[in-house]
Amino acid sequence: MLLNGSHGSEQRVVELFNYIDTHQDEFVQDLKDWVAVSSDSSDPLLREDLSNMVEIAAKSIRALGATVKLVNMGEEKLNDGRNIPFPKAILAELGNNSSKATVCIYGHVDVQPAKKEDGWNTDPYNMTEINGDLYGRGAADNKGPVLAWINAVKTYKSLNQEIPVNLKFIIEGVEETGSPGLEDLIKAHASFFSDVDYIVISDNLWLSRKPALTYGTRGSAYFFIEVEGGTKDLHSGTFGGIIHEAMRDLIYLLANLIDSSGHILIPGIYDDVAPLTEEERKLYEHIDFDLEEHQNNSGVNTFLYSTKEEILQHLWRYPSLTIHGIEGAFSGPGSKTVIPSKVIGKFSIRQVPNMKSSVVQKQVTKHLEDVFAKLKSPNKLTVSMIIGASPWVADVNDPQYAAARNAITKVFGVTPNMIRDGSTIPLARIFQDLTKKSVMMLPIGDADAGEHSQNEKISRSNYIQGTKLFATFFLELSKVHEELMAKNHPSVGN
Ligand SMILES: Cn1cncc1C[C@H](NC(=O)CCN)C(=O)O
Ligand SMILES: [Zn+2]
Ligand SMILES: [Zn+2]
Repeated sequence: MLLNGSHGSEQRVVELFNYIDTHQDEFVQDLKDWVAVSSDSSDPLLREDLSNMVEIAAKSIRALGATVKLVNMGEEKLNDGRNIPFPKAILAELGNNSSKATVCIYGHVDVQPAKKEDGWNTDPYNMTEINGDLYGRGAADNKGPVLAWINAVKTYKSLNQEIPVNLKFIIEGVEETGSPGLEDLIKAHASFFSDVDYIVISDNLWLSRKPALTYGTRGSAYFFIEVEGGTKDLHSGTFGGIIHEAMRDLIYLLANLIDSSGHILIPGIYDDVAPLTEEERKLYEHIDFDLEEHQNNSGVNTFLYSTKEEILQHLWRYPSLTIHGIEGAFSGPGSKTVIPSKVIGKFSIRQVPNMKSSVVQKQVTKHLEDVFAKLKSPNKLTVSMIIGASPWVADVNDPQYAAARNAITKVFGVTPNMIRDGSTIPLARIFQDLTKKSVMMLPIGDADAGEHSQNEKISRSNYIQGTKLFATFFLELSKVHEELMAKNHPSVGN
């Protein structure tokens, strides 16, 4: 029998916080155990550990007393024609009290690749605490936040305190490859999501030391440029000088995507970008952002822009184009003298409102075909968009933003830094479009978390205070929801 709020809510919060503080080493050990699983989703043929990670997460959520289902996310078609099933996703629910708000927590347990020799100071899969920071791949993105949600629920259960909201979880294992199959999954399980009132995501970073609340992300249109010159690799002595080399064509194409000032060269790419209004421009003044600190965190010594406004606008509300790599080209140590027969250039465009993936795909394809035509090359060009994730922007007047603001103030004693994020969380826009429900991002990642980079970390403070934030958010959301219900259904209220 759960004590249902036998103390005032203040007393409950004190109990929750004390429990979280006294059990923080357990929570840190849990994160170390999760980080130890190299759940890298980038190579479809190396996802053994990833499936294991999904099972471990399912077990942890089941231990909360939740009903847990592992559901299919479809298959990945490989270049060689094989179809590999994506790792399953977790759909879980805990509580279905019709008088309570139902909040669905999204997260992912897959990670980006990481090898010690990439330049890590510690073993990326052996989480190491140094000066209060917990270093390991996935510590911030996204295993720390997912565990912080689980810790928050575990705290209520351990204290026999009633959880103030109904909970649902959707945890996937392929977010770092752009969440393929997620849209179909949400459509296939529409009934699971039909009674969800709020979606909350914690897969982002603060922008400074000030706790943040995120109301927008950029999308991602990810492209492969394939240039095929022949049926096999050739000796550059025996054949070099008499053939049109695929690599040379590809480098020329890549060089025509973006100029040195960061301007994207694809005709029409800026046409649909929402114009900057005076109202939006004013928002940037209040944002807590230390340009120098951000530069130090980045490890580069100059940015393309020199003011806070320009930098934030070009991270959040203007598109960017990044060239990521070339598959099929020689990149190992030593000096192999081969002419690669087929090379695949990979780049992505971070899309912003009101760009559309379908329009960007046409613009990119036409541009590359026009540039390629100038080369008069006999090689074969194939342009494909393998991810088309849309940008997402929320209405900060959504009720759950008020709840999150209250929770941040309660835990950190400050009002939140209202920010957007330059990265992409495909679920946000998919869920917003499919269900028309409120989506919010409540980050606990440190500004210098180094997600996707060497030496990724989450500070013990952000991980533990973040657990308190999530526990408090449940309470604050239940209050906001109750007020909302009373306002919309006065008879129910009294
Ligand atoms: C879109 N896409 C393509 N490959 C990976 C992604 C998602 C990835 N998302 C995040 O990292 C969320 C922030 N932690 C990104 O934005 O690169
Ligand atoms: Zn990530
Ligand atoms: Zn992430």
